[in-house]
Amino acid sequence: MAINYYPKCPQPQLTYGLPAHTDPNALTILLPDPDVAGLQVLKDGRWIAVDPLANAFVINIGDQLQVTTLGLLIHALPLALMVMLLQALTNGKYNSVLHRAVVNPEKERISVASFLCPSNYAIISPPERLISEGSPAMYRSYTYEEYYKKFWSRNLDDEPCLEMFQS
Ligand SMILES: O=C(O)CCC(=O)C(=O)O
Ligand SMILES: [Fe+2]
Repeated sequence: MAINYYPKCPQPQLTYGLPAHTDPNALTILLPDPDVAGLQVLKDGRWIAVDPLANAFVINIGDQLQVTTLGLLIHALPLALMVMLLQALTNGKYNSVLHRAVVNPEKERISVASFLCPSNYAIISPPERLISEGSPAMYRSYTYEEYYKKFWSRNLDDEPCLEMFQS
């Protein structure tokens, strides 16, 4: 879990609270600040503001769901959520979302992010059922530990880390 605190910034055009990135984990459950907007997602080449909605979470697909199924992920998930997502075979069919946080000249902002992660030793690979001649595996197999180390060995806004795991 991360608690993100973004102080107010007199010149918000000069910086980001968090630069553009995808989350390295499987799924992120984000509790946005109810009073101050700041999250933006990239859609069709344009940054779109995600305005906070009262009593609502924002759910982000992370890099691991772009590759595989949650069936391979060991961490405890509520059963209903797990069953729902077991069907989310992906091999690139779902994309992890590129997002960033901007700062505000008048108001500070807080967000709380819960990261659902595979265990370090979980082997992540595209599900065989989705691999065929016409649809080859887009990613090689790796452990989450390998991925996570690689992710944090680079700058957050470098090219997507998943590109380094393409097969
Ligand atoms: O503060 C936000 O809205 C985004 C936080 C975020 O992207 C993260 O913690 O990975
Ligand atoms: Fe994020």
